[in-house]
Amino acid sequence: MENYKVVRPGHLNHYGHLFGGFMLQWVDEIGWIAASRDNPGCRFVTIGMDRVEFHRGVGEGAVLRFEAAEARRGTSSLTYAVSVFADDLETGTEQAIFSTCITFVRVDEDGRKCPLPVR
Ligand SMILES: CCCCCCCCCCCCCCCC(=O)SCCNC(=O)CCNC(=O)[C@H](O)C(C)(C)COP(=O)(O)OP(=O)(O)OC[C@H]1O[C@@H](n2cnc3c(N)ncnc32)[C@H](O)[C@@H]1OP(=O)(O)O
Repeated sequence: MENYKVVRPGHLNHYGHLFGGFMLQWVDEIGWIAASRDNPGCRFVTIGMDRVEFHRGVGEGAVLRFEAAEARRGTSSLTYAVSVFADDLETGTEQAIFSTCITFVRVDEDGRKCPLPVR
């Protein structure tokens, strides 16, 4: 699944770069949407995110493209690989800026883990 965000002034830290907390929120949301769309009727909660490293700052006005794809399917959990790219609208090129894997667990209405549907 693909999704886009524009980095707005309210997303910046006091150095003028994208605050990493927003990146993590977007990765969580987009991974969750991908998992929920791929598994209709399932209720997912986030259990963990893999290594988080910020190697490139992102400035105001950047257009971010998010790619989320299932990477692993367990008994009650599934993991999505999420990659983020910054588009340069002037040149039409993009640069990889962030990636991680995020795991969700299917839960029932009482919040207890339950098995994923068989595919
Ligand atoms: C929510 C709906 C909102 C709807 C409205 C719209 C909102 C639109 C915006 C959406 C935005 C995004 C939404 C995100 C969803 C939250 O943000 S949810 C909030 C944060 N998460 C939580 O509160 C979950 C709290 N955790 C728990 O309740 C319990 O840990 C759970 C999830 C029920 C799991 O129970 P448990 O007994 O701890 O289970 P356990 O056997 O240890 O592990 C279960 C599975 O997880 C795996 N696992 C355990 N630890 C890890 C780990 N560190 N890493 C990877 N896998 C792990 C295990 O291997 C196992 O996998 P399987 O072998 O079954 O496949």
